[in-house]
Amino acid sequence: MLLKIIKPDDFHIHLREKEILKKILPYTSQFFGRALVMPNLNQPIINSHFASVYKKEICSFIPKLHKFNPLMTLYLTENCDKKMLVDGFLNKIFIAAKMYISNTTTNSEKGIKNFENIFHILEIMQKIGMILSVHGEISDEKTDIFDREAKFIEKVMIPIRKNFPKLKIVFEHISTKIAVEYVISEDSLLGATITPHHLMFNYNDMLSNKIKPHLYCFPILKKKIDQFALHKAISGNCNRFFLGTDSAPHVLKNKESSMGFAGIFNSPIALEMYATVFDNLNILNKLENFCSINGANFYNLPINKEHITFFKETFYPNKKQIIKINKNNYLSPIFFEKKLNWKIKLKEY
Ligand SMILES: NC(=O)N[C@@H](CC(=O)O)C(=O)O
Ligand SMILES: [Zn+2]
Ligand SMILES: [Zn+2]
Repeated sequence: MLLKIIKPDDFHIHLREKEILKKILPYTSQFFGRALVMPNLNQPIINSHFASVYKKEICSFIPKLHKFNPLMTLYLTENCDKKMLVDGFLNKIFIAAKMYISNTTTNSEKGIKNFENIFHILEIMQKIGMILSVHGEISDEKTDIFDREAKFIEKVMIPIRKNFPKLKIVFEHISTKIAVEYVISEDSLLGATITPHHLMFNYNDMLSNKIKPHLYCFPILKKKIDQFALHKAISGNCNRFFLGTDSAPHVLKNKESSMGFAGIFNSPIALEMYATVFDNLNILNKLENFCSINGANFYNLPINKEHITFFKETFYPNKKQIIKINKNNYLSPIFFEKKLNWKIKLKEY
């Protein structure tokens, strides 16, 4: 049995840089037409110069036969220069700006401390139609890790939407029932990405039996009831939910450590995970919209012309693969005991 869909886009990915970028990029560029590249490098992409240099670096590593277009984002800081932002957007160097509240996730230290300090930036983004993408969590001492997303909605999202009702926002990697319900209740200017791992797992998968560092990410995996709410989101009629893998590799010595880093490297099997979840929910007819149409429409981009094909085959991605980066560093894509039902038919060159 075959399943053919329009070539998907990944609207949330961490491609990293240098040797890691070179190694992991083909896993994305062979399956996806475009990807929205997150700007949280060790030296974040805080201006258009950094964004063009980074884009060039990415493009230099795209395998010749892959037709792939990286879409860049700008990392918002409280010192962001308005003219640079407008020029960079109008010259299509980046298509969105990413807001991290400081100290919420990997390389967010240089993010926003007080979002009211960037109201003048949000004002201009609203005016020029530039999308704001947000890591939707606040992490403060009083807030439980499971409530970071809800706290963000209350303390940041609602005030921003109230002050800038015409600003288009993407609520990235939503993980809770509260966020699903919030997005559905809002208007056409609020979209959200959903990762394959938040659809497939909950915190029991990460914590019960043996601890699984490869399932550790931000936002942290939540309860079953939150996972089911995400299933409801992709099963329903709201066309503002779309694909964002949040594939975020960390080298093994940082991942499998007494102080392990958050981030799941899922791009080698992300589409197969999504297809399996949609199949298990009996909603394969909605897979193409989620993977290839809703996001492009939200970002006002043309729909990809090419297609990809899946074939029905059961497999268990339970073997840990080791990808060598250099003599001291290795990466492993996500692996687990659950079965996947669909495999991608790779193009033969
Ligand atoms: N998702 C993660 O757990 N980590 C991401 C950052 C992010 O998307 O928050 C990373 O860059 O490592
Ligand atoms: Zn994030
Ligand atoms: Zn991310």
